[in-house]
Amino acid sequence: MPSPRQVFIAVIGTGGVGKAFLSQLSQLASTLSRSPSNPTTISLIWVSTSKKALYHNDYQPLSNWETSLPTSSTPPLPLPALAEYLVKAPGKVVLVDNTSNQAVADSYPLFLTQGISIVTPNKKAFSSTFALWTSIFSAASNGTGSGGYIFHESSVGAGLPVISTLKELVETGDSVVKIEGVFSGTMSFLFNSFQPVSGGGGKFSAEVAAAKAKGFTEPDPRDDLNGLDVARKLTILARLAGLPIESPTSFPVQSLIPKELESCASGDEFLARLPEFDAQMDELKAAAEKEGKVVRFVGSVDVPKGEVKVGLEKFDTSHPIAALKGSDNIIAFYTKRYGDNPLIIQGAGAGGDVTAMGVTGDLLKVLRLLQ
Ligand SMILES: NC(=O)C1=CN([C@@H]2O[C@H](COP(=O)(O)OP(=O)(O)OC[C@H]3O[C@@H](n4cnc5c(N)ncnc54)[C@H](OP(=O)(O)O)[C@@H]3O)[C@@H](O)[C@H]2O)C=CC1
Ligand SMILES: N[C@@H](CC=O)C(=O)O
Ligand code: NA
Repeated sequence: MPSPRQVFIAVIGTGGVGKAFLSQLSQLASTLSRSPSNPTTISLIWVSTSKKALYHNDYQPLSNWETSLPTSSTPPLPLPALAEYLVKAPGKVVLVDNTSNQAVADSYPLFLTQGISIVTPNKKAFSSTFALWTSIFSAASNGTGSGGYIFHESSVGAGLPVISTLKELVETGDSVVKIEGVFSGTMSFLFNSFQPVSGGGGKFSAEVAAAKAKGFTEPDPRDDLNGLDVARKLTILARLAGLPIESPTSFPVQSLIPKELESCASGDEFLARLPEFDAQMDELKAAAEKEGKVVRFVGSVDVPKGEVKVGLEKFDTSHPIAALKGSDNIIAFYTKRYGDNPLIIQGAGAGGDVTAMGVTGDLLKVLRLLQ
């Protein structure tokens, strides 16, 4: 058996996705160490949250991060110092960003140019300014640069193969005409439970609380309800399809945040006051019901027209979008090759385990490229 190569892993963020990723990583490490053709030793050398970090100056692998991190008194290094620490590791390094933090996303070019690869479900890197997008992909080896590799499958549709499919459509020369569907696990869960096709359904505010408890929402659920999370995903898909979308606020996005709650100081205050607006949402539901329809939160990208939009629409109860279950996303790619029958991807679009699967899958892609 050949002697094992060593790859170092640094993980930022140990929330719902981070925890699930770290659990998948330990399984993967055990499988890869036994690979007969290419044995690999995966060494976890950094784990951090916004307040605490675990690492050793001599790059010794961390053990029992789950018990050690809560009691650690070590604060995280500032991002440039983290890059400096990682770049001196005695082997290839992959940074796994499981946060939704903008500052971490803004630092990707710094890590990539120094040869550190990145895998992440963080949408902010790919859906903020077009300048950041360009700077990330001009630094990465799987862009036009010569730095580390970067993959972000779980930034759209969690673990569903949405980004890899769109990239392959484009790279194999198909023309993408339109992308449409349900892009939010939270919004899918909310409307499927609030207005199921079979009738009935819960109070809107109670379903929002349930979506948060299930780990579907962003850290602050207002980022889902204001439509920005879906707008970020459509920005990413539109850019991959060739549209230079400037930002997720450069096209129409419908917010479900009541005007009176726009000034809430925190997500918790917002959740506490949301029940005051259940009657408004019930009216919306009743109006759709009168037409024999249901309300769903959808989005679309029209590539030839360069148009992106996000918001509520009414659907016949027989429509596939109306019949979604749980946190399912449905994403339809209309392309020249597929004609009138779009390529459709459907399945759970949120949740720790399925999102982490996309991140772990991306890590495997990087490990293959780092041979
Ligand atoms: N949950 C889901 O279903 C999906 C999530 N995603 C994306 O995955 C990412 C993680 O989501 P999720 O796990 O649900 O979020 P959580 O809120 O559960 O976890 C976020 C983690 O990031 C840490 N963090 C936040 N800011 C920083 C920082 N500046 N430096 C270091 N650590 C930081 C938090 O630490 P602390 O506790 O100290 O703040 C926490 O450990 C997000 O980008 C989200 O959009 C994508 C698809 C689906
Ligand atoms: N909050 C997001 C998480 C995945 O991107 C969603 O609900 O879809
Ligand atoms: Na995905």
